[in-house]
Amino acid sequence: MSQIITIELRQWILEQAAAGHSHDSILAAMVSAGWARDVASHALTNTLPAQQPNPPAPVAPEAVQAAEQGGVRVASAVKVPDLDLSRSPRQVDAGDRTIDVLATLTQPRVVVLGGVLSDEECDALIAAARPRMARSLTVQTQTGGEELNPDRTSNGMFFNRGESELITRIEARIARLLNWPVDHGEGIQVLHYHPGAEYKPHYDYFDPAEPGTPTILKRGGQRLATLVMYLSEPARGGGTTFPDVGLEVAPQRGNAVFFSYDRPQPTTRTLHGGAPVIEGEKWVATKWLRERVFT
Ligand SMILES: O=C(O)CCC(=O)C(=O)O
Ligand SMILES: [Fe+2]
Repeated sequence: MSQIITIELRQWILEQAAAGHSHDSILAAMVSAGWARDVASHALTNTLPAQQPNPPAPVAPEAVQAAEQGGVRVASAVKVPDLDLSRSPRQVDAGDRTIDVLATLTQPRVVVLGGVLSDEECDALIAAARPRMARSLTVQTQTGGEELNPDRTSNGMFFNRGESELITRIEARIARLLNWPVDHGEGIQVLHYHPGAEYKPHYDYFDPAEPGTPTILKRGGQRLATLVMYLSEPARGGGTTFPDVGLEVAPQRGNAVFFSYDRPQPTTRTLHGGAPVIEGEKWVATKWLRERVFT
């Protein structure tokens, strides 16, 4: 890999520091991502002001500004998948289907959508997923592999992109709806929650400070947005919660919640979870959109 200290690298370092990560943990993440220790150390000391000894202090906004004035220009936010809601439409055209805009929030960017999938499509997705369900794995951020996660007690599976006519049709619809190419998306994931099952609040982006993240990012870059589509309706519980803004989206069959995050940071306020199902069964299909072509 190139060992040149780019503006992008400096920006990444500033973001890590602003998120409260210590010099040592940023250095460790860079070294495990393949940076020579002396180059990484040089990049850190040239980008960040000297760190206070314990406890590691997050970098103050003035420090970030000082670093910017020192020649590091922080690039503007990246382009993310989004719906075109500039003229406040009640409905949006997703090619083969017209989808209702039910609610929008700007910070974080959240859009609740109605009629993304027909009842027949919901049933067909569940029927195709059911025989392939296994206890959900979460990407293991230490190594880039996968592991059982006690925070996630649902069962799940992934479809391959374009693996059937149904999947191809839904993926094309999502691409049109969110203005994001099909090949920049992961395969659709299906999750099944029994009563008592939940998915504790989490972020969908990959934490840049975790040592396994550079490996994960080689396959398509960061996640930038999520579309959670509800395939069934539990009678009680099972909403999608956004604790930072006190929002809960009801899991209504055929509807979906979309949210995006232009940087892999908690400041996006995209912390979210699947609340415990109290009565009935919850099935969802999740589509994650990536920065680049996902292979
Ligand atoms: O089940 C839900 O409501 C949320 C699912 C989710 O957060 C995910 O699949 O990443
Ligand atoms: Fe999630």
